Amino acid sequence: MAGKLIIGNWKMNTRAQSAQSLVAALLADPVCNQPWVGVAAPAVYLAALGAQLAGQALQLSAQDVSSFSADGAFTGEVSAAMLRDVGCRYALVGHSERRQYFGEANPALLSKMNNAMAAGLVPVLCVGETLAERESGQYLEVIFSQLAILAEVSAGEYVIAYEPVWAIGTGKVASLEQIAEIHTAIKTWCLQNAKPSANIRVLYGGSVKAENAESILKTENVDGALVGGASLDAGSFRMICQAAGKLI
Ligand SMILES: O=C[C@H](O)COP(=O)(O)O
Repeated sequence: MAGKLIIGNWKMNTRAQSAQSLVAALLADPVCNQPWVGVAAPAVYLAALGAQLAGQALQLSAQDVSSFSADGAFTGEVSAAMLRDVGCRYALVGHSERRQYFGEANPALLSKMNNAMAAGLVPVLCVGETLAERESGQYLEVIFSQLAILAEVSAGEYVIAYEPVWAIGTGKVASLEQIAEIHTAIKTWCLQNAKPSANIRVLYGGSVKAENAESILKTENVDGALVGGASLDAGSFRMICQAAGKLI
């Protein structure tokens, strides 16, 4: 797919009614109701939103997927097959908040990637360094170690999201030079080491807003954006999609 991919990650926000209202606003807007736009909603609302999105261009994403694939005694887990069943196209994997608060690491993340692809989902593997890792100069090693599972995944389509942890929800955006450096390094690493993806796309995430979206999306090797806070407001998200739409 040429052009950009924009996914709004709602994180642990919304209620049933506000989630459906937000999706209704996006569906009513041809700028947002596009096959290259998605929303990653809380798991509990995915089934209702999947029904609301049936037959529409706008895509649905999960924020996580189980590392277990078979049905069975895995209390609290949501499998890739279940996510596909309710209409998800994407699933975030290894978001920094999952790594930080739930201790997610490469072995489980590899299973999540494989389970997602086996079920027909496109996983979005999130990578990125902390401020301490950036300041120590070790950021590329950190990112490459997070990408390492891509050498082992089953072949299939996946997306990568580069999200410097220090830029998430902080209002601090990586400079365009920093973004270009990392995105180029990720693509080069993938070409040399990763299992081929149908179409390797690298999204940027971290305080993407209406005001900075166009310049970020125009940056070398940036194939889209993973948008947190700004995706909770239909007007702000619209402007980000509009910036992306101009670049298709
Ligand atoms: O998944 C999205 C990222 O964590 C970015 O969040 P943010 O746009 O609120 O900084």
